[in-house]
Amino acid sequence: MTFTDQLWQDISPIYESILKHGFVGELTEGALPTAMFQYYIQQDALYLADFSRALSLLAARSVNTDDVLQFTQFAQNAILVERALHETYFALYDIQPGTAKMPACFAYTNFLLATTSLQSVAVGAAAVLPCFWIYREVGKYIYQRAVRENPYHAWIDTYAGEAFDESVNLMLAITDRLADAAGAFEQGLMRDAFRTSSQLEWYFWNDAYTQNRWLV
Ligand SMILES: Cc1ncc(CO)c(N)n1
Ligand SMILES: Cc1ncsc1CCO
Repeated sequence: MTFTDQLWQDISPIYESILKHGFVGELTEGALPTAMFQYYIQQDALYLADFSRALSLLAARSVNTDDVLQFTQFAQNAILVERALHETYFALYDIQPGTAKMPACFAYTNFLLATTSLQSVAVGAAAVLPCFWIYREVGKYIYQRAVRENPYHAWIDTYAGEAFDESVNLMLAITDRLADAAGAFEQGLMRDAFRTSSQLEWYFWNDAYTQNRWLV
């Protein structure tokens, strides 16, 4: 069993909760209320900007120049995906720029930036891995079940597509290589970081579904 197989096994209950979440189910059916997708895509624009910064931090801190190149490319892709997807939906749903981060987005982006700044590159890589891997699995899950004429097909196609699949495979290979070079203690930190980001993925969808706002 590879290290990343172990990571996935660790988060199996979290992943099942994500698949069962109303946001994912209604997105699949094309029945997700516009306001929920609007909230999601607006927060996701803020998320992807910081996610890209987290990947750039990993690039800057990597010893291996192949990894510098790869993290730089991921960082660039995150912005390009954000622009492509969000321009479509921003126009369609009249989304306003300049919105504040809501709790899950705030928690997730701060966790990613703190971890990629202050922990080892291996632990930082484990923290960003769920963003790749969970989205690929959820994307494929939705794609297989999605209704035709789904208003969210551009989103679904991005994450269920071949280009994204290839990025995820590259990120998995980097993570396994970094884990092989890490000791038991650092591997434990990698597992914790992977689990925390996976939990935050659930919260990110849940915030959109409940239209969560700061209470004070
Ligand atoms: C919250 C979140 N996680 C992961 C991805 C995949 O890039 C995304 N767009 N948004
Ligand atoms: C993980 C991820 N999400 C959107 S772009 C990106 C990097 C893929 O190259």
